[in-house]
Amino acid sequence: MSEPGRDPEVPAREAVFAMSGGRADLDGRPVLRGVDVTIRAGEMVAIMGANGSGKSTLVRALLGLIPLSGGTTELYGTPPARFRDWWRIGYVPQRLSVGGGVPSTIREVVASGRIARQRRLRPASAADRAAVERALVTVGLADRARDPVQALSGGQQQRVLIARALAGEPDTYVMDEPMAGVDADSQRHLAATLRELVEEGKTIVLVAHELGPLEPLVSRAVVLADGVVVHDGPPVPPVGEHALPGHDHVHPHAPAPSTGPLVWEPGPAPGGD
Ligand SMILES: Nc1ncnc2c1ncn2[C@@H]1O[C@H](COP(=O)(O)OP(=O)(O)OP(=O)(O)O)[C@@H](O)[C@H]1O
Repeated sequence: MSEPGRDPEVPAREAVFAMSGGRADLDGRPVLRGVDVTIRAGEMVAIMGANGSGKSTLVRALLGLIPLSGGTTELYGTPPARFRDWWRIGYVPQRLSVGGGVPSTIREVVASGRIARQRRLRPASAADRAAVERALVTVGLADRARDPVQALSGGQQQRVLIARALAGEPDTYVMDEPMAGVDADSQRHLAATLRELVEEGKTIVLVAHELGPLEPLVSRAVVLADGVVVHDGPPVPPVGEHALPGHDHVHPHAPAPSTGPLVWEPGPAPGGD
């Protein structure tokens, strides 16, 4: 299978995700149809497309969270059902599901990102605690670590989910709309964080409607329409409503700073987003 944009002269890096002929049905309706996607170590790939085009379904299928009804998919060369190295993957879902009334603090949710790395029944090590602390600082929530997550705004909860993934120090990040509901400042900080991860050689797959401050980082976009890959290559310029004058969205085309610590500046007021 040829891979768009890949120089055949350069030895291929390890495939993190490899889906071939992927088909997924939800409620008896085909949502992914014949999807071929290979994502290699060190790539930063945006999964794009209109609402309902199948982006979330694709990343969930790549992670084995949704079974395929046709085709195959592998994670680091292994079918999801047999994959064991879950610490290598950090997944940031679209929203935090805080189940049934049990309050969790921000630190507890972030610390849960270490579970796949911890040996069973061992207390958290100094390395675990340090990774959790670093992740909290990175997303600017260190001073609120004891607060219940239920009390946070949607954008702040998104940052907790990002911190949970960072705490696991995975090789690959899969982020489903990490910018959704996140204010412009925090978006820029997230872009700086992702830039550092890319420079460290991490693999990043992210679902996005528009790239915003991530634009300079993304060299490959896989675009879905109605469950089919309609583009796989450099991001295409915005078309349609997005490109119209007066289209109202945050799109500061300035590249994020390439240096500096992975620190999310504290917001102006506690409780603000
Ligand atoms: N659990 C489900 N059961 C039945 N249909 C579903 C389910 N989840 C998603 N779908 C349908 O599958 C299609 C693709 O959904 P998906 O969430 O993957 O799209 P998306 O591109 O991520 O959309 P959005 O941009 O709105 O997040 C949609 O038509 C949706 O209605």
